Amino acid sequence: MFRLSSSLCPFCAARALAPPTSTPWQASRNAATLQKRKPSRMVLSPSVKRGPVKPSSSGRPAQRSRNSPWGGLNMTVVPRDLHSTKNQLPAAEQRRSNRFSKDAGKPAKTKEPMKALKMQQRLTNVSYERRGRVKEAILQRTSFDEFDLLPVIKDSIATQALGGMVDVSPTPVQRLAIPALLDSEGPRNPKFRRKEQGGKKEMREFLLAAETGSGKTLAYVLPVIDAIKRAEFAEQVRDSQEMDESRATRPRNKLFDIDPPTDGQPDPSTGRPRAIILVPTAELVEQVGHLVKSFAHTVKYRSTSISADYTGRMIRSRLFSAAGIDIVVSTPHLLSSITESEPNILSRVTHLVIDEADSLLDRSFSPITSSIIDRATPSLQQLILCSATIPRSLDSYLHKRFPNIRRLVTPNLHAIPRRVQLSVVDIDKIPYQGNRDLACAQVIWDIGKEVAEEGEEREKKVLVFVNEREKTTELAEYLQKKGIEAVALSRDSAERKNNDMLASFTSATTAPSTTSTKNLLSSTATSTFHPAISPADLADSSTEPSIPAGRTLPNTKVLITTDISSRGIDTLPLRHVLLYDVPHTSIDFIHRLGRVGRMNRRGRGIVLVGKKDRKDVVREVRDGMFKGAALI
Ligand SMILES: Nc1ncnc2c1ncn2[C@@H]1O[C@H](COP(=O)(O)OP(=O)(O)OP(=O)(O)O)[C@@H](O)[C@H]1O
Repeated sequence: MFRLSSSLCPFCAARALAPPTSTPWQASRNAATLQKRKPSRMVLSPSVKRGPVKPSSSGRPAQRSRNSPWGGLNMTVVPRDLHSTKNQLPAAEQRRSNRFSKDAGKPAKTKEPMKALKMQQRLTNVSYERRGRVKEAILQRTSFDEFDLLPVIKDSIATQALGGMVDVSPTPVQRLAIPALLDSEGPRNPKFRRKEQGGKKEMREFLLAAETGSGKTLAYVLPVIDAIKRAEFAEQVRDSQEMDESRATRPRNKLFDIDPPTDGQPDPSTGRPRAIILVPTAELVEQVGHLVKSFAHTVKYRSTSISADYTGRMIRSRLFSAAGIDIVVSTPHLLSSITESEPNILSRVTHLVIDEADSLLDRSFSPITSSIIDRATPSLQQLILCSATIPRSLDSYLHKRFPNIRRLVTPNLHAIPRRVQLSVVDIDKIPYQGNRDLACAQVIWDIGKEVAEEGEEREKKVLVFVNEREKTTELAEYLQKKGIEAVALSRDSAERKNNDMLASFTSATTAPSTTSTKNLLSSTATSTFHPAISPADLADSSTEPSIPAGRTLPNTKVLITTDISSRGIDTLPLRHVLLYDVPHTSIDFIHRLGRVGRMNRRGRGIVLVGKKDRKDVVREVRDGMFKGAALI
């Protein structure tokens, strides 16, 4: 630092030059000399980093607040929290700065976002730049009328699929996927233009990835139905042309011969569908099968669903009906076992959909699903994978097997909607003292006692997720003893009973709100949920449990289940999900909490946390949800 020597300071110099006793003429001569020199009047403080001189109560000079407008001025040491700036300093400067630092010698502490989740590293990262681009693109498409769907299909969307909803508009995943699957983007985007090889259209692969409850099913069902109908029309035209040609070429003397009768002959499509939709569970077969069938009434095609819920005879009669079949919904295990004895079942398939691809292509399902893909490939035109998450395992599978797959990913993938609120209950606190069952019962009683909000269903429903399937029945029995109407649903439960139980939790009878899809487009579309019991109340377990002895909780139904119900089941009217166990991964968090907050509805998740649970993971999930950020 440059300091002026006292001899150069004009004031000191004046004092030094002036004799102790000066005569008036001497004084005027000195003044003239000073005027002649006239150096700068500016003086630099010798201690630039010193704060205001006023001492603090401790007696030490008070430091200038870093938050004041001048907080960053005249600093001689780089602040410790400016890591990025510090890292850019030359090494010598960094050493000097470290020497002055209070934590000298200790490793620098950084608050890394989602550190615990990062350690799990289950989900594939999708850049925010890419998400932004997609968001821009889909904003332009606001109506189903803009899609190149057959008019009869467009007319059936509201009546057949959306319970007569008025003012329907496509959701983000539908805006993104429908034009791509319809091939109507081909001419505009040469990269994805479809090629033909030897008269057969080249197979194209798609990955549809969008958040839970965002309408993925309709996003693939509509283009598949459209393709089936167009193929049927094309076949009819071809048949009539062939007939005309054969009549034209028929010898003159056989002009009036009648064609052989075809009555009683099975339809050529018998047991050979054009499209197959695979889902992981029998419950999902019912749900997706129901949607596909509802379109069949107006669009006119033949569809069926088969699962382990049906007897062998029923499955055979559904698949091999003489009227023929166009679309089949099934589980991979069942379809795979049928192909062993009936290999022709895959011989005409042009469209294969793998719904819940994160499950169907995971380690346990993958061999069976992949073998079905292999067998169907010769006739396939489109392979559509659909998923609410892209786990790393799926990502690397796709890179290896389908490097050219077109990924249609929505901007909010991997984010749990902000309209879902997550509360945490510490089961180790009084009065539960580690009793998870008791905490669970108390939370359900609290939910049951809440006054129903306006527009909310009178009967409260709570979906409870446990990690182990043995726990479902055990917990159901415990809750029943506490006066709660609880049933267990797992692979061990009788199949027909499962569907009946689930029916009251699903959307079969409920139409979504008309404003829903518009709000889905805005990432900040959050409505604040004011629960009757706040998260703080739930977390505050200093009060006694208020479960009245011998009383039953009215108007509340509880379903205790495992991941069997976390994939794809459309629990649209549901408001409450209770996570009895902390899920193992962020993928499970997304699927389980994804049963609420569907189609822009509000919802609440409550997670029970004990001392052996990963509280850091729960905290990060909660933070991520609060910020509306994608989980890692
Ligand atoms: N365009 C739309 N407008 C309003 N509601 C819609 C629309 N499309 C679908 N829905 C409704 O949204 C709900 C959720 O749809 P769907 O089950 O397809 O979601 P999803 O994305 O497959 O969820 P998950 O990831 O859990 O499988 C359904 O009740 C469906 O009827």
